[in-house]
Amino acid sequence: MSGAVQTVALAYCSGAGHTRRLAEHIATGVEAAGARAVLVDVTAMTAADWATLAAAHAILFGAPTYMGSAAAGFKTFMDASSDIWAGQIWANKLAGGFSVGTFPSGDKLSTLVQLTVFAAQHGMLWVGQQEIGAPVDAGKPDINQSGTWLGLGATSVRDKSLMISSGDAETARRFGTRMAAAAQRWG
Ligand SMILES: Cc1cc2nc3c(=O)[nH]c(=O)nc-3n(C[C@H](O)[C@H](O)[C@H](O)COP(=O)(O)O)c2cc1C
Repeated sequence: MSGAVQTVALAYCSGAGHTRRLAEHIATGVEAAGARAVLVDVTAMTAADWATLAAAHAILFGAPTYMGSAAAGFKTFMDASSDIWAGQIWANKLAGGFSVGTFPSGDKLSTLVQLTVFAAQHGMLWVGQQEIGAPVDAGKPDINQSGTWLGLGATSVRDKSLMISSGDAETARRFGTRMAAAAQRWG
């Protein structure tokens, strides 16, 4: 295990703010574990942002699910990363993913599969989530309500001051902590 502080980048896009809010909850969990979280809006990439991703120990990819797949802004970022793919610049970094939809399923899994394949093309090592919540674990009634393990799934709430439910927010913090711990272990 490395003693250095690990950096976990959260590369996301967000149309109405829900995915950004989810990323902020994940970042809280990352920092609670003693790692550094950096949010990168992939719809406004600068040279500094690409450098941030290249320097990160782990990258979490986040996109809202639009029409059963990652929103177009995220797909543009995916396509723009082809030079990085060619040089395998992100190879052997840890990766994970998160998505928000209006519906508890909402075909978010399709987006997470897309993000997983994207990470695989980059030679990255995927870390899923491990929370068993409702309805199996009565002690975790609001955790992992989407029943998603490939990555983090959240369901948007209409209260714009909240955007993400308290259960999904806590699931996100746990996911961030898990990713930070994995990055520290992987070194
Ligand atoms: C064009 C469009 C397509 C959408 N398609 C889906 C979908 O397939 N499944 C779903 O559950 N929600 C869908 N939604 C809802 C969004 O996923 C949801 O509002 C989410 O919170 C948006 O995240 P954002 O605020 O980060 O953009 C769609 C929204 C838009 C605008």
